[in-house]
Amino acid sequence: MTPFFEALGWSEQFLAQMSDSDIETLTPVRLTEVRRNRVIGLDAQNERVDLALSGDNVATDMAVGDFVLSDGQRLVRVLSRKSVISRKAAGHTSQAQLIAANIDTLFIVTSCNADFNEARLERYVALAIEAETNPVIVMTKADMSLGDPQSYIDRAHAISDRVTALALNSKDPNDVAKLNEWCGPGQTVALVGSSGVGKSTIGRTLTGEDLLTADIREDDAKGRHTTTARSMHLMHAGGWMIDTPGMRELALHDAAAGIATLFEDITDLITECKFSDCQHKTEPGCAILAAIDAGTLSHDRLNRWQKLRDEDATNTGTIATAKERGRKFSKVKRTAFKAKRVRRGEIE
Ligand SMILES: Nc1nc2c(ncn2[C@@H]2O[C@H](COP(=O)(O)OP(=O)(O)OP(=O)(O)O)[C@@H](O)[C@H]2O)c(=O)[nH]1
Ligand SMILES: [Zn+2]
Repeated sequence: MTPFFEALGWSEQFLAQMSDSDIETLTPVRLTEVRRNRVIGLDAQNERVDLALSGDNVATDMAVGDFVLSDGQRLVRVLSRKSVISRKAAGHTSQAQLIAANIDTLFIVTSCNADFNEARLERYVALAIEAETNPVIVMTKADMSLGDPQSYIDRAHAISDRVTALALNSKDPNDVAKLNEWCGPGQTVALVGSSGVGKSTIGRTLTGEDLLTADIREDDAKGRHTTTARSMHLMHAGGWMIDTPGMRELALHDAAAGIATLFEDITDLITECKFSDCQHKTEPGCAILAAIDAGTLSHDRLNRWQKLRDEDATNTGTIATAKERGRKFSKVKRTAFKAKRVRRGEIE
């Protein structure tokens, strides 16, 4: 494959999904846009490719960032993803909407002031873990922080030991360069966080472009000018940034496995409660209540877990079929039991 395609994120993991005959007859493409009945992407030569969707291939099953195989005219299939970020679709439909695929690092942006909120950060971290991307918490406005920026870093680290956290002034390019270690060739990143925390400022510094206004004009089939927002941007460090409208409006849903992992200590304790349907309120033999009594689990943390879990259950209820829920639940249990066995030293 070409150096361009490797910088765009192509790797052995995707190549391994191509048979010998696929390699002879099909071309891999990374999607930069998904429309109703066609998709647009870049091939290994950095050529723009426009593919029709037909048969089983429907737009709702693809996301910006997907690697797909093309026969030159049509999309043949989507290669299995290393990560995917999705959200509950608007309205009462039962479909989760795919936001972006194959993101390596999710920059969760907040600021060293009033926007800083552990509960919100936990939601994003759970979502990143569920999506199988690496969460990095970026705290902006370090230059105008109400307190010591280090205290915010400490609070962010306390959320999970899977989290990397750093503080910076997004208006200072030298400071933003601290993010380069996640932005090199082959890496794909995205920014999430509330409005006004500095996502556009960081995006502009990393890519040299105004993300939301970086539109492309083109002629549609009838010769009219149309404008569409571009959603993949090359970064100075050599990797790519995905920025779609959906990314900016991301809310938490169906993050059961992520929540379980984030609160591993709690999901672990639950397996020791005497009753399998324990509500952890007044039941005898409740491992959660015992841990609170013993001071090894804080009320605060338990409350945050309960809130996040209830919220996730409400959101998920409208999406998942009973079958999917069963699958998710067993995944959660597997995660909890695996963590336990690792701790006991039974497995690595
Ligand atoms: N002093 C200082 N100002 C900052 C910093 N980060 C962002 N700002 C300012 O905060 C304002 C909002 O920043 P944006 O980058 O537009 O925030 P955003 O997250 O993209 O907001 P949306 O576009 O609404 O999603 C701008 O005026 C920035 O100049 C920082 O680290 N320090
Ligand atoms: Zn209990």
